[in-house]
Amino acid sequence: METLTDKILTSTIRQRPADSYKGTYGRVTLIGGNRNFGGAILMASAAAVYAGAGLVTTITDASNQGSLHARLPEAMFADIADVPQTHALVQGTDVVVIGPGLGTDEAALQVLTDVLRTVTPQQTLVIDGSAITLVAQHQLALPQAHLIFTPHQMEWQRLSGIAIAQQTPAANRQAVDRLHATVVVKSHRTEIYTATQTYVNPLGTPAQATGGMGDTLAGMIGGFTAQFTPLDQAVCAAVYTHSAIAEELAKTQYVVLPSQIAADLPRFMKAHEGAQS
Ligand SMILES: NC(=O)C1=CN([C@@H]2O[C@H](COP(=O)(O)OP(=O)(O)OC[C@H]3O[C@@H](n4cnc5c(N)ncnc54)[C@H](OP(=O)(O)O)[C@@H]3O)[C@@H](O)[C@H]2O)[C@@H](O)CC1
Ligand SMILES: Nc1ncnc2c1ncn2[C@@H]1O[C@H](COP(=O)(O)OP(=O)(O)O)[C@@H](O)[C@H]1O
Ligand SMILES: [Mg+2]
Repeated sequence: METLTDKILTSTIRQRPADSYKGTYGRVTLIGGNRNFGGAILMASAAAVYAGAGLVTTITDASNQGSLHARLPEAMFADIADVPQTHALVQGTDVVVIGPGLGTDEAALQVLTDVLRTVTPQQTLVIDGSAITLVAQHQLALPQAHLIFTPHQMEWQRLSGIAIAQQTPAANRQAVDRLHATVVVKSHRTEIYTATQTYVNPLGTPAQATGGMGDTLAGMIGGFTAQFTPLDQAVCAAVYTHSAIAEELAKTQYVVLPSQIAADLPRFMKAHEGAQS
């Protein structure tokens, strides 16, 4: 198991070339936020925007449109009930993040099933929160795509069948190999399982133990993978950045709010950018 260090930042976050435009930095489409969990997809979307994704679209329950635009005018809105529109948006994006606040009802299952059928091998699909629970509950077939799961320990138990107390690196590795995906197993010391390597994030603070913290990480992973390569390095850099910002804020704060991490991303990323690739 390799412990991540500051090096992951400068080797991943690159100075932006002058000759670039929003298309250079990727399209991210986020899907989630039912009537009760609108905040989750809002936090994920803000994290993708503040991490620097070029174009962000949020597909969510229509009741969340006003709050989305009030908090995050940079994001475009689409109604999750409009199935053909969702299908077209997913086809036209680089990265899909699905699950924050999606819920696990029949409508959520239909949206997820359609997304799993639509994504192509060139696209990146980040599967978080309710979408992980749905994949596990319904044993959904997974597509050929760059798949990234971001479970907390209970979601990982549901997906892998490994009880939380038995989630050792060796047991996790066997389950990851069966999934053919990169898996971020979140805990107070998050582990990242790629096809070839296992990493541990040495950073993180109990000040992060608050609802929405994982939703924010999912959006950051969307933003980082839209911009930076190789893919697994982008995932590791997002996980490390999320905790590094939290640790900085926790020096003077008892609790760190997820939206504060998103707001600090542009400053933090500038302070840790490497030379142009
Ligand atoms: N503002 C919003 O809109 C927010 C919306 N959200 C959205 O809600 C949806 C449901 O997600 P969820 O994570 O809240 O619920 P679920 O999947 O049932 O897991 C909880 C169960 O697992 C257990 N558990 C054991 N170990 C654990 C661990 N390490 N970390 C966490 N849990 C652990 C835990 O045990 P307990 O605490 O009861 O002992 C409990 O039994 C999802 O779409 C998410 O995006 C949230 O992000 C919040 C803010
Ligand atoms: N004690 C802790 N130390 C470090 N990180 C933590 C701690 N508690 C929670 N986190 C981090 O907060 C996030 C929680 O994710 P998750 O449970 O999916 O939150 P939510 O679904 O509410 O957004 C993960 O990234 C996890 O690593
Ligand atoms: Mg979560």
